[in-house]
Amino acid sequence: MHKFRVQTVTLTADSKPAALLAMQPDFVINSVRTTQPTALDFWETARLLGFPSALWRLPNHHDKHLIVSLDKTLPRLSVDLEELPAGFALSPFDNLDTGTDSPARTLFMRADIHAVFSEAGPASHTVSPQIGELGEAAEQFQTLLTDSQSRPAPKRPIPSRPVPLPDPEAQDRYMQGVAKAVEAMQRGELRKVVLSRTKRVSFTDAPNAVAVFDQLCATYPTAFVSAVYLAETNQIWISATPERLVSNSASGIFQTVSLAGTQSALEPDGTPKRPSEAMWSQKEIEEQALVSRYIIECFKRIRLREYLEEGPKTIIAGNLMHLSTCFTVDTQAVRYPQLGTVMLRLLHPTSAVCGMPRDAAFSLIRRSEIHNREFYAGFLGPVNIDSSDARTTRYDLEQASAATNLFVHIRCMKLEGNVATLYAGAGLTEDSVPEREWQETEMKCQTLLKVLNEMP
Ligand SMILES: C=C(O[C@H]1C=CC=C(C(=O)O)[C@@H]1O)C(=O)O
Repeated sequence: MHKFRVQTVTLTADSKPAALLAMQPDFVINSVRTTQPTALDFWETARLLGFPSALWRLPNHHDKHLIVSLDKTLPRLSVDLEELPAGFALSPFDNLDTGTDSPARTLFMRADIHAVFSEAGPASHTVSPQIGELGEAAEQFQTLLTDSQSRPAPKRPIPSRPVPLPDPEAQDRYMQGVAKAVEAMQRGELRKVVLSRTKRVSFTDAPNAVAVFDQLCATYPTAFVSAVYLAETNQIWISATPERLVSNSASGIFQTVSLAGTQSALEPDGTPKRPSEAMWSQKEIEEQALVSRYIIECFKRIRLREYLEEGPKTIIAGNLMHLSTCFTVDTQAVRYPQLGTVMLRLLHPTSAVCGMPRDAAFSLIRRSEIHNREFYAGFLGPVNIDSSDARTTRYDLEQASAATNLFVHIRCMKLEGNVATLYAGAGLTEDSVPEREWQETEMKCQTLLKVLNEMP
């Protein structure tokens, strides 16, 4: 049996983050329970009751976090990291949030219930005494969760392998869109645009989202892996993204990353390549430099000069390699505590998912893509949640106690019943070759498809 820590705390809507982060469990039971609730128990209980929930694992971490909101309808708001309580944010791509007169579009899931699943440390279960204060909904949840532990595990049919739903025109359609975008760039209308496409697959039965999440965690230890259940639309969004958008550590360290340029991380015979062996073309170097330039322009707009720029270097993201540059700011040293909130509004959507200039790219995407991106190429992640992890690597010590960790929502899929829609885009410049860009989106779809195909 796995030993794991399950920590359940309840939060009230009007509590302030600092107070919440300091909140200590009131009692700890250090005895091993034979029927510890699992992440699946929490997840299924939330789904049965129609409560939105989010399950995630940070890059290079081991702990898995799950929160449940007892609000069935999630509020849409403009992210203000200084004001929000602990929770999970999920933004659509179409969210040019200026924090003033633009409509608030980011869904916010308050962490009414928060469980941490860890394979390290003693088995323990902590419950805040305020669980009763959230009223009937919390009690209902507790009762059903307790019941689920005494019931035998539900017998689920083994889901089939994903079968692609035919879309014979998909490749031509995508390549024509790329060719038109290249013409627009050659005419000087814009410098870069990211065009995306979808790929739909079906299963004989709806896959178990928690099992897929676990498998993604095991396969991609350096990715941010998540599964989000949206009760209102009955959608589950699952992703394993390599791209950090904004992180704000408890000690005031801000980080963002520019990511672009793609090539396979595997040799044709399937053996892994070493990052030092990666050869990047002029087109890819320029494509990634444009994302870095976009970030630097955001810093310039707020007259921030004291940032550390590291890169570009080659990073491995599952089956792929990218070029990555990391930007770090000590917000205490520059006396800019609200930098995370300000930069989030300036950065999204970055030119890793939209293009340059941003507005021209945004409108080309609108005209060219036939699907709605919804939450693909938006951002998501925990807000004001302590994610310390007993087995965090030294490299990640800075992020270990990070309070907010938002990622660009790529390498993702939307699950509706037994159909999954995968999303993938490719950054185009005037040197793009349509066939190659199509192949790149195919490789990006493989990040999730490979795992779905190999589910035990
Ligand atoms: C837009 C996606 O990836 C972005 C991130 C890294 C590399 C990219 C590229 O090489 O085009 C994209 O900008 C996606 O995976 O859907």
